[in-house]
Amino acid sequence: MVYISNAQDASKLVAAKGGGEADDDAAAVVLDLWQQPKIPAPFVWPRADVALPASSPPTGELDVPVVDLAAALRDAAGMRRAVAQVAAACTSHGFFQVSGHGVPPSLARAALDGAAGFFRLPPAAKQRARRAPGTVTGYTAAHADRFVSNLPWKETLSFGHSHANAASNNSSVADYFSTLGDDFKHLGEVYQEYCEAMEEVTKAIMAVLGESLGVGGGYYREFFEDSSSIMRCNYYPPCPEPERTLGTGPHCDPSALTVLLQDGDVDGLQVLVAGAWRPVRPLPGAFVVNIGDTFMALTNGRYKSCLHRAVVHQEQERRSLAFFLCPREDRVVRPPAGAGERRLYPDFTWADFMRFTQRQYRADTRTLDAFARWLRPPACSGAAPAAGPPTTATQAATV
Ligand SMILES: C=C1C[C@]23C[C@@]1(O)CC[C@H]2[C@]1(C)CCC[C@@](C)(C(=O)O)[C@H]1[C@@H]3C(=O)O
Ligand SMILES: O=C(O)CCC(=O)C(=O)O
Ligand SMILES: [Fe+2]
Repeated sequence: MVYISNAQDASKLVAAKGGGEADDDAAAVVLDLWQQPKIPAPFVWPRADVALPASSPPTGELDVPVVDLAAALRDAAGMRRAVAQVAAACTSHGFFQVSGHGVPPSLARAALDGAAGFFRLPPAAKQRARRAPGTVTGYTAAHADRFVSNLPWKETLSFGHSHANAASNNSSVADYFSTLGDDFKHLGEVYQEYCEAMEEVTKAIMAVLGESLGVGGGYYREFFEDSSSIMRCNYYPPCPEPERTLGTGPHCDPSALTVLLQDGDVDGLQVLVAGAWRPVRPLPGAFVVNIGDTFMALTNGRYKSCLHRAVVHQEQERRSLAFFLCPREDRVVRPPAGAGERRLYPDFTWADFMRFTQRQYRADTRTLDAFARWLRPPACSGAAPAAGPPTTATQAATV
């Protein structure tokens, strides 16, 4: 099991740079290392991860269905078509695109431009948003504060979005950015509005998924109420040797559902289907959606959370915005009765799964299985779920 050992500091990256100011923080070291003509060793990924698409067919772009959410919510015929599309996609590679989502193009553009502006800031300004250890919130460069090898060729900015509820007018995103200083206030307003729009898009998608699974359009609405989803801005700089590294390594998303906005026509997202890495080309104005591990567990494996990655380019920079829908932290992730007698995964809470990915295990190609083993083997006879995860000396300290 891959544990994240703590105190992953800049010293090892400074060594890769061949010396330098020992007190450089990891992000500043990374941004400096990225100026070199050849990529430093910590960024070189195993050949198996960066291998080009398999030579055998089928290769080429993955043909994912485009689901018209407006039509699905408007009439029975639209819902029937959407249900058929998502059922076919989610029982195979887990990816589809959505149109008719109601997100104004100007808002999507503002969110992408906001990310471009943030990542162009000088390192010291970005460091004001530095990730808090053991959490997903904040800015990182190549996750160099967490890992020392297989570093992704990207900078990220992540923050939580508390879903709206009648009790309070939540402004968690705007509040986060206001803690960074007045010059981030406008960015906070853009992302507050963008995350609220994403929340509405996920409600529409969950209504279609609920119908397609035969539990009804409202079944998942309560499950995702009062939750705190995760918004992540990805920036992938041009790379001198793109074939030796990755912007985001092969993984399945641990969360429930991902709504991804890619900037322009710079491709990068690839899905592993039948042994080949298949590019997903974004339809202008559409969002790419994929099932995550938590929703795969909620359906007892019926809908698939599939491996994907992001490649980088020699000349082009790329940005993407990923909205990760998460259940309320204390909700028990358990499939409905009748979702199959043999449980594939134990009961768990998103709080435990999230902590696992942030403090114990680097999310990769086997995260959910590793988490299930960490918790306990699946309860076989419907017995009460096992006690909490073991706390042993081998578990790394939090990062
Ligand atoms: C729960 C999460 C962990 C990661 C962000 C996310 O909200 C959903 C995707 C996960 C991730 C992108 C999967 C690949 C590895 C990772 C370390 C990354 O490259 O960023 C993952 C994220 C993380 O910060 O742990
Ligand atoms: O940037 C992309 O296209 C994919 C990023 C991704 O898969 C993620 O952040 O989980
Ligand atoms: Fe992902």
